[in-house]
Order: sequence, then C-alpha cells, then structure tokens
Amino acid sequence: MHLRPLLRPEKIRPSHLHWQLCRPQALLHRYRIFPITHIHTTASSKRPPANPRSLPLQTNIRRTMSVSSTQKSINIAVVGVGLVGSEFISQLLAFPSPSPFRLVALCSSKTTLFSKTGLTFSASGWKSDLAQSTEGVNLSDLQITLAALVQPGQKVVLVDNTSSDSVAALYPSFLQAGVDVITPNKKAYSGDLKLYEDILKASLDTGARFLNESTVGAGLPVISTLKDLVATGDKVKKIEGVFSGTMSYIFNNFSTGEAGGPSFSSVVSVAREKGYTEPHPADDLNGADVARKLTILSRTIPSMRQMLSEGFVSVQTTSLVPAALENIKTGDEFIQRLPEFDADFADMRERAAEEGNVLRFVGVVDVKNGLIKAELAKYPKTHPFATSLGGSDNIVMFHTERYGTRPLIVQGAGAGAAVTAMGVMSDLLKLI
Ligand SMILES: NC(=O)C1=CN([C@@H]2O[C@H](COP(=O)(O)OP(=O)(O)OC[C@H]3O[C@@H](n4cnc5c(N)ncnc54)[C@H](OP(=O)(O)O)[C@@H]3O)[C@@H](O)[C@H]2O)C=CC1
Ligand SMILES: N[C@@H](CC=O)C(=O)O
Ligand code: NA
Repeated sequence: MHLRPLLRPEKIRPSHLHWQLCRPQALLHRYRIFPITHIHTTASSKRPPANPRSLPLQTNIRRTMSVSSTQKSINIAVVGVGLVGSEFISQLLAFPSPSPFRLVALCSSKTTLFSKTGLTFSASGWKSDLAQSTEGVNLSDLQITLAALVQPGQKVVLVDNTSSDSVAALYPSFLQAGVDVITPNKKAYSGDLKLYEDILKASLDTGARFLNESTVGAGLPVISTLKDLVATGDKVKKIEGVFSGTMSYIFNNFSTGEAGGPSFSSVVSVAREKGYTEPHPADDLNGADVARKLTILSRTIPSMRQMLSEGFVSVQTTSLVPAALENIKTGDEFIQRLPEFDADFADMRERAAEEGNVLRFVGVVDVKNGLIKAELAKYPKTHPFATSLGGSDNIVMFHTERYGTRPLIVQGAGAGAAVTAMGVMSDLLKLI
C-alpha cells in the first residue's frame, strides 16, 4: 500500500494550515453508528433552471427584491470566472430587470473589464469581451477603485470566485474600505488565524460584511444555520457529517457494500468532470478541503475558536493521496497517475464489503471533547451515510443542547457550479 505514512505525534494547528495526517487503514477497524433519528432535506440536488422567467412565482418574489426608486443598485466586482464564477455571472445576469445589482468589474486571472456605470457586453458575450480586454489584473488598483465607489447608501461588493490565497489576503483591505466581501473561497477563513482576525476586525470597524455560505456545503444553509444556532444562544455540542461533495460522490459510487465495482481512479475522474473537485483534485483527496471546512465551522463556535487560537486543538486528517503522488503539480498529471493505485483502493473496498460495511469520508467537530477530525471510516451498509446519500450529497448534523437527541440535519448536493453559485447569490441577497 502506498498511502501516506502516519505522521505523529505533533499537534498541528489549523491556524497554520497544517493537518495531522493519519493512514486510513489504521482507522478502518473502527466501526461507528451515529444516532440519526430524523433526516430533513433542506435543499434539492436539482440544478435550478437557468431562466428565472420559467418560474412565475419565483420571478415575482425576485421582483420584490429589485431596487426601488430611492435605493441605489449594489455595485459588484467579480474576481474569478472559472466554473463557479461563470455560473454566478449567469445567475446574476438572469436577474429580472430592474435588477438590484450592477456589475462594475470582471477579472479573470489575466484580464479585467471595468465600468463604474455598469458593464455592458457585445453580442459575443462577457466571456469573449473579457478575454479580448487589454487591461491586465491589478487587485490593489481594483481595491482603490471600488473604495471610491462606496458612498452612504451605496454598497459595493467584491465576489471572489477563485481559490487563490493572494486574493483572500486582500479581504481585510477591501473590508476596511467599506467593500463587502462574498466568497466560496475557503482560504481566508481556514488559513492563517491573523488573516481571519483581520477580517473580523475590518468588518467590525467599517460595518462591511463578509459572507461565505458556499465555503461549507456549497449552497446548503450550513454556515447560516450554525450562525443562527450560536447567535440565538444554543450550545453546539458536536457537528458531524459528510462535508465533501467530491468524497461523497467517490465513495457513494466506489463503495456500495457489494463486492467489486468501478475503479477508484475512474470515479475520481468523473467527480472532476462534474465540477465537484477543487482545481487540483489532490486538495480533496488529501482531506485538506474537509479540514478547511471543519476549521471554518469551528471558528464560528466561540469556545472552539478560543481553543483553536490558543493551539489546544488540531484537525486530525486522513489523506488518501498516495505518497508517490503527493508532489504532483497539475491536476491532469495527478488523474493520469492515479490508476497505478487502483488495486490498493479496491483492496480496502473489498475488506469493508466482506464485513458488510461501506467506506465514507466523514468530518467531526466535537466541541465537548475539543476534537476535530476528517477521516475515512467504515459504516454498516444500512447506515444513513450508506443509504441516504447520492451524487455529491453532503449531510451535516448539528447536535445541540436545544435539539437534544434528535440533531438538526441539513442534506443535499454539496458541490457543483449551480448549487455553489446559488450559495453566493443567496449571500448577495442578504445585503439587500
Ligand atoms: N466547484 C465546487 O463545487 C465548489 C467550489 N467552491 C470554491 O469555489 C471556488 C472556485 O471554484 P471553481 O470555480 O470550481 O474553480 P475554477 O478553477 O474553475 O475557477 C477558479 C478561477 O479563478 C481564477 N483565478 C485564480 N487566481 C486568480 C486571480 N488572482 N485573479 C483572478 N482570477 C483568478 C482562475 O483563473 P485561471 O483558470 O486563469 O487560473 C480560475 O478561472 C474555489 O475556491 C472552490 O474551493 C466551493 C464550493 C463548491
Ligand atoms: N471540492 C469541494 C467543493 C466544495 O467545497 C467538494 O468536493 O466538496
Ligand atoms: Na453552504
């Protein structure tokens, strides 16, 4: 087996973006059943219709959100026009007129389009206009330009649809300038603690908001649910579930509890084609994506945030990336080499199936015991993690004082462009 060796015993702080790594086989002997008593599906995994006019009722609701004669449109600058960014722009431009939003800037990694009165596009569309722009990308300049647009009653929003650390590092300066920040990018909220604290401070100083619903569970209401639980004084005891759309898709298809099945590398490829993976699929398979999500959730719970900032808690993370593939630079090469390890993964699957189990990649934030972990575990094939999840479904169970023995459960598609962009749009609507 060529999986990552066990690294011990140091405590690694999520604030420094490292995770304690464990070898999955060591953990596969564990057998756990969670007391699930109620499953409430809060979001559909169906892709929303591209044209809002096809839903008259929805259109009416959205029309009430359009800007009134006294209200100014919200100026929006979008950085990152990949899978999620492109879908976000489609959803934004599909808003019925008069829209409460005005798109003032678009930035790819190479070019920029800007108009303070609102961008208009040629017949060939925004993608081609952006590609043909001769203006390069300078986000410090963009910050100064957007700051100048902030006025009393005039909101300006940066929507970061990249997975870039360097864009994330600029959030405090945008927020200090009064620009709201909305993003599905996990880097700022799960990375260096100083950056996270600078974001909180800048937001407090200016009242500019930072919203990141899509960083956990894509469009599923996970962050907003947790914030509501905390803000209303409930005590969160534990959060557990399947937090990765990629890992969910992989194991829902790879490990069904029956002998045999598709190769590991083939299901990873399909997850990538469907747009569930991070730009580099190793960031999903090494558990880092789940560890980031668990860190984001933990920082939202005051007692956990305290423990994290004091270095008392680490995120124990199981990596599924074979040691030989750890330093592969591109996603394409990683996918190309993965079949070399199919036999190892098939072996894990067969051993689980022989015991009547399936493999699932789960995450736990155990507030009571100060424990955070992302791991590959075995579950009986009758367990809800085996029977109730399909596609890229996430399931997140909040065990709290008020919810007692019946956890609050959020379940539905947890990755994919349509549902992620919807989460970004829902954050935008919170500003109206
Ligand atoms: N896909 C999903 O299901 C989900 C994704 N997310 C998050 O959403 C974000 C986007 O994901 P996704 O759309 O799938 O990824 P993509 O790789 O498709 O898109 C990211 C885009 O960001 C661009 N980019 C990178 N750095 C910069 C920069 N400095 N300035 C401007 N543009 C830049 C890239 O351009 P180029 O290609 O030229 O490098 C690329 O087009 C990520 O943070 C991801 O974690 C969150 C939840 C679910
Ligand atoms: N790669 C991530 C995308 C959403 O955060 C996942 O698979 O969950
Ligand atoms: Na979410």
